[in-house]
Amino acid sequence: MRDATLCHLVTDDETLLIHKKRGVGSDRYVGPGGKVEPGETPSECVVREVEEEVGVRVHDPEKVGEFEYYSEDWDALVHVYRATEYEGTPSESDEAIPEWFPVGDLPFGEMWATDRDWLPTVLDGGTFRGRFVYHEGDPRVVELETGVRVD
Ligand SMILES: COc1nc(N)nc2c1ncn2[C@H]1C[C@H](O)[C@@H](COP(=O)(O)OP(=O)(O)OP(=O)(O)O)O1
Repeated sequence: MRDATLCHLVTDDETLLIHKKRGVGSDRYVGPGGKVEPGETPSECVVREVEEEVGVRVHDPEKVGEFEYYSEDWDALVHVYRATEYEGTPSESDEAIPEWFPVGDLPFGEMWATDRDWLPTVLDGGTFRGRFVYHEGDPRVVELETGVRVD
């Protein structure tokens, strides 16, 4: 199983999502992130991917969750980070269009279905661990624990 990352950048009332232009999850809103490269740690990956996708550098992202994702065509262990400090102004890249959303009004209808299960916990400062099995684009198995230690 390969490793991938997601970053949820949170300000007082808003969080930064991307509208993905290509790759896994294209046409959905999701946190910026991507696949961990050989020789790279997940925390190095998340900083690199956020910079590549939206042009901002996050400071001290904290790992707050992880989930195993299985589907017919892809599986991964996704390491989820929350960051509150960053430098730069989010801008469009060839992979992503960044957009800020109020934390209480996220576009869940245009996101991975299981984001609804864990993202509010992350935005509220909590932690989680999950296992999600998708079939034909829909979640068939959803196992989730919150308030766990993840490092
Ligand atoms: C339920 O499954 C998923 N939920 C969410 N929220 N995000 C997911 C899920 N499965 C995968 N992802 C994320 C994790 C990564 O951020 C991306 C996959 O990586 P991507 O294809 O964007 O990788 P890159 O290295 O950026 O792309 P290239 O290989 O095209 O450079 O999806």
